[in-house]
Amino acid sequence: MTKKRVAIIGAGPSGLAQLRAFQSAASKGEEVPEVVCFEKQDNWGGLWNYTWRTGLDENGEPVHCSMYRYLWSNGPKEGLEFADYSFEEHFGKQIASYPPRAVLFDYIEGRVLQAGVRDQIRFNTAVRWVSYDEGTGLFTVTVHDHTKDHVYSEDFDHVICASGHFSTPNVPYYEGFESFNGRLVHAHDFRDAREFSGKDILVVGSSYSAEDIGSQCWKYGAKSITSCYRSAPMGFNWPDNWEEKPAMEKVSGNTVHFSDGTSKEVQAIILCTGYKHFFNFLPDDLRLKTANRLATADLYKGVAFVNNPKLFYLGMQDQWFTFNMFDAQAWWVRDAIMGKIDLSGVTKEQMLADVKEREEREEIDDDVKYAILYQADYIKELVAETDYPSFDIDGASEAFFQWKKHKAEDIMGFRNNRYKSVMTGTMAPVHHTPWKDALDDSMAAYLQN
Ligand SMILES: Cc1cc2nc3c(=O)[nH]c(=O)nc-3n(C[C@H](O)[C@H](O)[C@H](O)COP(=O)(O)OP(=O)(O)OC[C@H]3O[C@@H](n4cnc5c(N)ncnc54)[C@H](O)[C@@H]3O)c2cc1C
Repeated sequence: MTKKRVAIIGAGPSGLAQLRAFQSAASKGEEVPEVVCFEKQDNWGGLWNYTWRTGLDENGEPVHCSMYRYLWSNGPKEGLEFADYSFEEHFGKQIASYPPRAVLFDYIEGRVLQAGVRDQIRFNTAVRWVSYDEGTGLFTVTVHDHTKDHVYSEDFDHVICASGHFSTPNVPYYEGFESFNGRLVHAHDFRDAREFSGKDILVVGSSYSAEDIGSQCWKYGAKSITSCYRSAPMGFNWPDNWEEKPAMEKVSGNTVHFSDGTSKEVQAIILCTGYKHFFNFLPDDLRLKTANRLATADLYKGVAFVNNPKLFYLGMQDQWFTFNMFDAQAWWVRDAIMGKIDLSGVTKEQMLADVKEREEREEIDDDVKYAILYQADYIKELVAETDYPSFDIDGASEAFFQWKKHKAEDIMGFRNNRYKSVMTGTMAPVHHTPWKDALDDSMAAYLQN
């Protein structure tokens, strides 16, 4: 019998979790399918594969990266740690709780280097189209290999879409944008806070991007920060030269007008207005259409596409937990593909009922603590059905609760706090660069802790 073939789209943390999941089964002597991962960038790591580029990449593909030069982990590392590869194992010691971007990239890479899965990835290869043939029961995946400048197609039994959903910016229009005389940029294209030093800037939005990009511009010497919100202020105890305003109504010249009748002159507007789930390589009948929420539409167990459960999506939920949630999903998808989890008897109605139940549960509460508990339960549910090492998910949730509390106490300095790893039981060391965390993000400086 010929081996099943599985295509993974994307070698970010989700796609890499999937490669690791199959490799883990293979290392136990199990017969695994042939796995091919297509990655449009020239390296792995997804959003964590930082680039200075904005707009189009060297191949003319839209730049995937939405991260910026001095990005530090937003949540505590104790909430995202892999259950099969701790920070301590990777770095040889426990490290501080909020690492800079390069440190997290190193950690993600460490596990897959050890697993030896790199040769299953075809880099510089963008997936152009996926179609499904009812007759053969196979997907045809068409890709553009930029290294050889060659377009080709291959057939697969399963497709796992791990292409991320924080890369295609949602860019609203406001009256007067076309004649604004300053810098107008979406968070996706924000790279270096030093550009905004000495300037009055407006941050549009009240999400994590608004919080973090505003904080970073402030730390790098912006003259003032104004942030504006549609539904509710972020409500932190901001520094004196940071003001929260209600919704922006329009812009005239350099003056921004808000819905409370006030206005402010600014030299830069940064749109922290979110991202879209965007899959331009999928036809309507295979394409996930969902908002950024805890319970995605149309995904049984949060991963199997109800209209064609041979197609899976990873990491499509709003993210509190990240790397360990992607692992839980990847191990589950692996077992569904290998038949250890039997989907053959699950009807479409049952799958839709599962989705509905998750959606209803999500609607009970939209509080952050509720979201963390909800996602923790989801991870527990998936982990219980596979051989992914079980871990103290309640302990990991506790790190997030502490994070929330520490942010409320001191939004500009919350990264000075530390937590205990539930994987190793070790307490993180004290962070050595009090609140000025954005000022030295080198891995060497960080590891001196
Ligand atoms: C600004 C920002 C800050 C964040 N900070 C944190 C944080 O501090 N901690 C945390 O845990 N998470 C953070 N995240 C969340 C982040 O989404 C996850 O950490 C993680 O990167 C998601 O992994 P992923 O593999 O699902 O998607 P991605 O990381 O987006 O990777 C998707 C991969 O798919 C590839 N791809 C896309 N389309 C194609 C195609 N057509 N063909 C081939 N390949 C394709 C991309 O090139 C990319 O490599 C942050 C996100 C953003 C945007």
